[in-house]
Amino acid sequence: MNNKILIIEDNPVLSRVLCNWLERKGWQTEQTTSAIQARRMLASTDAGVILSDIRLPDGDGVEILEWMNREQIRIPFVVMTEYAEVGSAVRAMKLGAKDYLPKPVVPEKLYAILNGLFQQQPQGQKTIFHRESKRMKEAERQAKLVAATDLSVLVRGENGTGKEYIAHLIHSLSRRAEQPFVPVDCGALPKELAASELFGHVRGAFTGATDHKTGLLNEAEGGTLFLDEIGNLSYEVQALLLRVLQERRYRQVGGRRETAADVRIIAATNENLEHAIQEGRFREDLYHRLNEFTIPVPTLAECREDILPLAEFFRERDNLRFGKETTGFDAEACKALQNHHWTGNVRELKNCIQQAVLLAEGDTIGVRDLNLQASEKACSFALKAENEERKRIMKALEAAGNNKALAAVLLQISRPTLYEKMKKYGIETEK
Ligand SMILES: Nc1ncnc2c1ncn2[C@@H]1O[C@H](COP(=O)(O)OP(=O)(O)OP(=O)(O)O)[C@@H](O)[C@H]1O
Repeated sequence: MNNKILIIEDNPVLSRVLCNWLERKGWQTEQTTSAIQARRMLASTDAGVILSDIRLPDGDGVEILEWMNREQIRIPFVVMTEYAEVGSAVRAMKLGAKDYLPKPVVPEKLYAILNGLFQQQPQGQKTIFHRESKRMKEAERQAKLVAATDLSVLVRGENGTGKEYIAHLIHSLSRRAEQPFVPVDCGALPKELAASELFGHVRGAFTGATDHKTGLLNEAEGGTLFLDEIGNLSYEVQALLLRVLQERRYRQVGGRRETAADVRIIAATNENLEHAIQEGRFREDLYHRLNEFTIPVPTLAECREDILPLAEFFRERDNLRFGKETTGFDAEACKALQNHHWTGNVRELKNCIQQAVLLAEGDTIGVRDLNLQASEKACSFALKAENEERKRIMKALEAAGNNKALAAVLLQISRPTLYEKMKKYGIETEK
């Protein structure tokens, strides 16, 4: 969560004083004096807390809170009240305000409330920078629209583009926001254990199942299950998942009793699932169930205007993490950042800045600190190796007359490994 506070206060002197106090303590601030402008800002703000006056020239704080509830904007809200407005403060608390701050505002009380709120934020919630590029804003707009429904969503995009962020955004703006968001990397689930991880198992269901285990679906009850890299689930587990989507019920591995599931499913993939369907690796019926709504997430290269602001954001964050005091990037570094390919997208940029901040000796980060050539070289080595591997597989398949079992023997790899590699390189054969 961002350490920014949005102040809604029509008294410009008090507003300025609050900003000064907060900024001195390391918080960022933004401010407005009107209710209408506040709503406009709230539609896209990345503030972590709202601090609002009750009486405003064109409305009041309680109405803003009511509007936020309707729009499902869930940012902790604190009202500032005069003694005479205590009734409004009570109304605000009933509407979900986190606290109230009596006026005149005492800084210690203000800090105590804010510190408490910032500590209360769910662990693991990552600090996110609000991106301004047209393509990313469009993805966010779609996420906000679909959040109001209970449709299953398929988030598509390359590695590290921000698919999990979009999934989390949908959850946090949905009616399920107060319930768990459970992310699962399907690629990391061991094939034999995937069903039991997802659905749980009863004692004795298989060798090694010495105890009863509840699954991730149960953990996500009432909330959202985020299935990342969904294309990696086996055909059998796909069938079980389909049943959850169709019937809203499932059975634990080895169990007889059915359990009802009230869980929204959001899936993500960086592979072409249509190809996977053609190759018989992905169920078409499941695909259509998951794909009630699709959100394409753009690559970082398609959002060049986001690169420098994101880099600045990561630099400042890493300054705090590592106790460094870098002040910016020099002109050459900015140019290099903008011209780089960023095949690993936001994740690659984040890692690049992290290393640069750690390595930088001066105030400004130079092109040498960024070490982009090394990552480009690593990329081109990796690409070369992949190209060669792809060629070897094509040759083996040709020699084996497209018989995959035989091709796997020729390549001295297992059949599942061959399937995985064919998937990775988009190699198709006639069945
Ligand atoms: N707007 C943002 N602000 C700050 N960090 C971001 C932002 N978007 C993405 N990141 C960071 O970039 C990394 C990749 O993002 P994320 O995990 O959402 O991408 P992904 O597409 O789900 O990745 P993968 O394909 O590997 O599953 C994460 O560490 C995330 O915290």
